[in-house]
Amino acid sequence: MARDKTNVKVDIKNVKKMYNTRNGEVVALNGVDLEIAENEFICVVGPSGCGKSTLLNIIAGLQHPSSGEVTVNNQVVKEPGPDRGVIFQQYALFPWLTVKQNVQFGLKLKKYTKEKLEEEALKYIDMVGLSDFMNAYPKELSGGMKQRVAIARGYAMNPEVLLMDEPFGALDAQTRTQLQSELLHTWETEKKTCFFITHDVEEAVILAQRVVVMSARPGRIKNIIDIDIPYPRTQETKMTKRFNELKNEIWSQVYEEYLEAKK
Ligand SMILES: Nc1ncnc2c1ncn2[C@@H]1O[C@H](COP(=O)(O)OP(=O)(O)OP(=O)(O)O)[C@@H](O)[C@H]1O
Repeated sequence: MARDKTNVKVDIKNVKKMYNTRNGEVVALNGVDLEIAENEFICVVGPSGCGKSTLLNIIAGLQHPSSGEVTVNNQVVKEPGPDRGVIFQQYALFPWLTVKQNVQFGLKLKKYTKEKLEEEALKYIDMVGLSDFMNAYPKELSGGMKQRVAIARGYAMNPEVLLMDEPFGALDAQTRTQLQSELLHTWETEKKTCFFITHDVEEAVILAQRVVVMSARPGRIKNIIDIDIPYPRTQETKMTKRFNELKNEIWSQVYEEYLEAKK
């Protein structure tokens, strides 16, 4: 599909990544090209070890490509920055801070007034339905609630790009479904450029505008599938014919790569 070059937010250009290990060189990414438009929701699927996290870490500036480059707003990524927020599978909350303090933590860099700091934190805590738990500590929360705090913190920092590495991977199926709906609703009401890694094809199809299927290691992009299902999407969307066609198509492509990875 021809894409409008003027609104490219993240441009991944021929990115290769090699790791030197005790057992020799591992080629994790072998030439990845991808343009992500402003406010686009991209999901990435592919067999274990195909380089999904490596790619996310390179966009985040946590790792450097061996060759090629990533630009965000036409600036080459060299290190982490406030324009990119990362949400990992493990919640990464500060255990000694309350929900509100955790959400406010990143905001402190923004030099807001005390009132604005309070207002922004409350807005995003409310968005994820945790207003009643504002003063609770992480140990008092369930896994789903902790991940909601991480999402609230990610959104509150208002990065231009939200990078999510299997954020719902550690949650039970019901909580996972609930958080998918919440994230969908959040993105539908307050758009952001999202790069979301998942093992769950159904999750990819319900969330994304485009799903990137990666090939078995050394990781390359095998295919990019447009998800031509209009928003707003709900859990009922999963019952539709088109949803299931897309899910099956993507699943069979991922399965092909899974078999390849097993060889
Ligand atoms: N720091 C590292 N040092 C050496 N090899 C690494 C390192 N990080 C990743 N790798 C290797 O690079 C390849 C890609 O890893 P990566 O974690 O990016 O894959 P992934 O697709 O995210 O996997 P999963 O779905 O299992 O999380 C794997 O073979 C992995 O063993």
